[in-house]
Amino acid sequence: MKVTVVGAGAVGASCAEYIAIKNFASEVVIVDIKENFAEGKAMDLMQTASLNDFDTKIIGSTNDYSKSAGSDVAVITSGIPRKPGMTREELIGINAGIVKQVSENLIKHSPNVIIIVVSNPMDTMTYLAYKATGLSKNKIIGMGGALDSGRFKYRLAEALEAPLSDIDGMVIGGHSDTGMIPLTRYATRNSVPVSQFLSEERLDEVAQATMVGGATLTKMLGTSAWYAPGAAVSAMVQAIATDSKKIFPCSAYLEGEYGQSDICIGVPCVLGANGIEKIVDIDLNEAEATKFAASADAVRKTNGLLEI
Ligand SMILES: NC(=O)c1ccc[n+]([C@@H]2O[C@H](COP(=O)([O-])OP(=O)(O)OC[C@H]3O[C@@H](n4cnc5c(N)ncnc54)[C@H](O)[C@@H]3O)[C@@H](O)[C@H]2O)c1
Ligand SMILES: O=C(O)C[C@H](O)C(=O)O
Repeated sequence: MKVTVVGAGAVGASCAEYIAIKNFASEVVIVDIKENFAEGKAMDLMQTASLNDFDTKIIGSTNDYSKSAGSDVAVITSGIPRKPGMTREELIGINAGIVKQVSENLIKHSPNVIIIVVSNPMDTMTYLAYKATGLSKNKIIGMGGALDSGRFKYRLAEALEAPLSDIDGMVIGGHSDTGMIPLTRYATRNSVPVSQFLSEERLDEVAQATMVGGATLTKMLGTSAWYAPGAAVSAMVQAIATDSKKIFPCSAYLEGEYGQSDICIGVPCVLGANGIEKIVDIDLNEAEATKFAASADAVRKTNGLLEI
């Protein structure tokens, strides 16, 4: 399995590191536009191989996509992150041009690649990559829900004073401060609904903290987060590499599912060797369905700013 990670910044490097440490890929190519930056990150990471016990070969490239040729999976993390006080949607002006150009470069050298989009505003960038590449819809996957679900589980464990490994929960909808939908009704502690342990008010607080999880960290760090984003992407790449058929909430191109069409937005997906192997249709109650429709309206509004 050959993986290309475009963007050698905070998220790209973290993602490349986790992929290497998990040792499931033979090669990781990191591409960045900044002269020698990806080469430097690759060399630094390779010098951890004997310490962290992996055999993955990591190479860097300054904007030379021929090095990425024949990639099975590519991750797009190139673009600017938000600063405290900004929304992800405000990044569209700069990131749309970058994501379009990067997607086109990737498929020139890897026509069968599966692309995972990370750059923000992620649902809109995923839609843009889908339109720009003409790849089949199972091969364009946006990463947001896996990260948001990690944050949801962290907040649930905190509220329950329980070990994180006891918690299950999922976030669907758009990857935005107001659009994500933590599915508290489906969240469990060791298969018991969390509503048996937490009041509705406390669950609302958990959902709110989850939704602003990215903004909270951006305020603390001065730029957006990278460890959990890198871990979320690497888990998705691993599911594809190992054909695991695990369910991840991913931004997927919808054609009628969840009442939506011609949009990429977070829904539960089975990931395997073909990318998105199935969009899983779960029952939403009226309140959840209303939130999903509003979230889709907001993503569609941002998509409207694209020039495609
Ligand atoms: N979807 C998510 O859950 C999620 C999570 C975290 C970050 N993000 C997004 O990921 C993006 C990257 O975040 P970061 O913290 O790694 O930023 P960063 O600034 O640390 O890294 C971005 C890198 O992209 C490179 N780059 C810019 N234009 C390029 C081009 N045309 N080709 C190749 N490389 C190019 C830059 O040189 C830089 O090294 C941001 O848009 C951020 O909002 C999304
Ligand atoms: O919050 C951000 O801008 C980055 C990312 O989308 C995140 O959720 O960490």
